[in-house]
Amino acid sequence: GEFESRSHQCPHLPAARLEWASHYRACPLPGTVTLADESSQGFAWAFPLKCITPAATENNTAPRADCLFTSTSFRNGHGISLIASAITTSHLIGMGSFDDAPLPLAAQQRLSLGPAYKIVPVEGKGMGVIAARSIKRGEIIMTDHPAILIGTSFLANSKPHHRRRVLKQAIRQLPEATRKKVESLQRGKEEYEVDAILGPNANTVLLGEEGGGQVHVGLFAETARINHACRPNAHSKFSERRLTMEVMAHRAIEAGEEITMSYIPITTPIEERHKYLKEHWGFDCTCPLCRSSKDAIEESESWRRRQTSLKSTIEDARKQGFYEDAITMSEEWLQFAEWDMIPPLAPEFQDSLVDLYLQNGDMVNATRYARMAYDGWAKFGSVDDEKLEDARLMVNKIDKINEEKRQR
Ligand SMILES: C[S@@+](CC[C@H](N)C(=O)[O-])C[C@H]1O[C@@H](n2cnc3c(N)ncnc32)[C@H](O)[C@@H]1O
Repeated sequence: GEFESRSHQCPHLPAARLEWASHYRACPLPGTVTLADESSQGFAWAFPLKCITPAATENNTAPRADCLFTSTSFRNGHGISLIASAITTSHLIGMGSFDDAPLPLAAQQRLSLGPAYKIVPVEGKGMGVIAARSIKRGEIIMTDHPAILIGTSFLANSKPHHRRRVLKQAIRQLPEATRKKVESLQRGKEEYEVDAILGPNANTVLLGEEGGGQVHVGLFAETARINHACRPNAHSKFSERRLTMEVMAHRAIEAGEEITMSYIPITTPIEERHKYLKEHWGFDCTCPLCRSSKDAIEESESWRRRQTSLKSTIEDARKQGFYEDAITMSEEWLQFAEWDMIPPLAPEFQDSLVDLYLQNGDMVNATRYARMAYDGWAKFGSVDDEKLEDARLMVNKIDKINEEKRQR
């Protein structure tokens, strides 16, 4: 149809360990810019580049060199070590990912309120993050930047001793404050220091090249202090454009409350959650939900099951052109909005409802949901504003259609 289907929007990826990287589809990222490799030479790196060319193998006939790029001035002296191909790196430079844009006004106002969180010991979980003051729903609690970003091709193709040597150097080249933060992170049981640091603390993020993102492992030293909960009060969003991880409250949080995120997609059933947390993270979950009553657990599980099945039936109905059915079910999905895990997910569904109503020629509801989606993105989509911009364009488009109708 005239309007591009929104049903394949990329989901937000919660913090995930490296093992899961292959489970995530690569999502095309907006604003892809391709530049010649030479552009990476125009950027002032703090150390001579160290490049590793993997040996050619059967399924790797045209090996690409991965290099270690360190900038010590990145984000006002936070610094970053990037282990990636020259193509990815020039892509990031071309997109302006390393540029320091002034803080948006809202962020400046937030800063004047004082720090929203503190990192403190939390019973049974090592360190954790607690609210230093009351936090509003939709507020950005934490803004963090990667200390290290590593392409998975480097992790897959380099020999273990090479890999460790380069990773060690990546840490060593960071500015002192950031390096100390990285070195003081909770250690996993891995034999070698770098592996033990990355193990329980790394996240996967997508960094785009033309045609889609590539999974990279990111170490965000502040975000890595946030513990997991099965019913979290916050979620993280990563911006490739700004190389920024933001943690946002999806409900109001009181001073002293622990700030938590889900390490697993929120609809994963409890047995799978526990198995995954145990096998891949090595802990038994002690989050409030897991310690609450059987009834409370069952209630949240039935919600998750319903979510999962609704989502796939909506998708089926849409594919087969049963827009009315897809609409009914999407409306039903939105009834979950009362549940406190939903607000950040709602705008995606509202976008999809706009599309469905348009397909069905129902302008009244298309208009209603387009406005809701815009408000939702304004509130919950703050790292990259493409979604907000798309929603704004959609509202304009719909207003125009409505205007034309009136004139006819
Ligand atoms: C990303 S780190 C979080 C910060 C960590 N607690 C620290 O001291 O730096 C992940 C580790 O925190 C602990 N952890 C996180 N969530 C937990 C939970 N719900 N129950 C028990 N331990 C948890 C586990 O040891 C896990 O490997």
